[in-house]
Amino acid sequence: MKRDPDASSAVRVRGLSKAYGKRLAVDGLDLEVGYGEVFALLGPNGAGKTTTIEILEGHRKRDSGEVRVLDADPGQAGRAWRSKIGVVLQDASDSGMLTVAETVRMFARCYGRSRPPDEVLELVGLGDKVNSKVRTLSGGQRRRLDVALGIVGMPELVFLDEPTTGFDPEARRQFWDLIRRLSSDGATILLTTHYLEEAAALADRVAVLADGKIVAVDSPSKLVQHVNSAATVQWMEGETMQTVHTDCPTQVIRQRSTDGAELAELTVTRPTLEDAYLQLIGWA
Ligand SMILES: Nc1ncnc2c1ncn2[C@@H]1O[C@H](COP(=O)(O)OP(=O)(O)OP(=O)(O)O)[C@@H](O)[C@H]1O
Repeated sequence: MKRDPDASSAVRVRGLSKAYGKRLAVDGLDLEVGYGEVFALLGPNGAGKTTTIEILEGHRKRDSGEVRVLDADPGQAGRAWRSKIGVVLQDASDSGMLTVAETVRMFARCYGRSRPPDEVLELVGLGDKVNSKVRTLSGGQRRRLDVALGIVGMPELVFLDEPTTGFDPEARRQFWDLIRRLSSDGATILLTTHYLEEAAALADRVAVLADGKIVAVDSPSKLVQHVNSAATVQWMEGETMQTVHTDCPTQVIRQRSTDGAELAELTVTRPTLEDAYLQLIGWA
């Protein structure tokens, strides 16, 4: 994949702000996404994720700040730049009368280079729907088609805004495999999601946004450690659930089970990215 050797990051944002009327949706945001990274933007409804992504895609004007995406200003970049970007919008356009294959072929023609449409449809799990009219697809299948349209141009950088909303669990796992494959092929991926386990499974780093500001950026495991690394050990004694928060769960279990007896209904749980996220946005 051809890259500007002087550009250190695929995405570089400094002091980005955007208001809608009096409402400041993005408030002095700084963000850096390295080439080849899978980066997740997390945050509650209205935090400013879509606004940020749309500015990075060149679909929305910013009020202030510096933005470089693949070493260009998205507000001014032309067709050559656009062909290196893959976009999966939250509300995709409706090409209901076309078939699935026709829709992907139509998009493929817009790019200088593209993946074979049949291959893309296999990749997103729509191999058996090529001749179906788009309007007959289920919500989750249509979302898969959105993803197909976002990646058919072999983009260097893929923006995915809530890509797996409406996916069943199996489709979500298939999508994760697809993202890993795109990533191992060298693509940079910036996604938003409300599924914390999705971010934990996929992202090299996550940024947590609240009220248009970044409250934390790190790898999922480091974010969890920063916020709370203690494990929770629970077991039943008679009718009572015993709970111990500890950094040394093995020791706790040994102490409580000196004669080697089973501790009833024993569980050891670690904080998840979701626990860390809820603390970071002040909901826990
Ligand atoms: N076109 C618009 N006109 C006016 N206000 C808008 C517009 N788009 C977004 N907003 C407001 O800007 C704020 C940020 O919205 P945005 O869609 O960027 O958040 P988000 O983090 O993507 O939310 P969600 O998780 O619900 O998709 C919200 O308060 C929203 O109401």
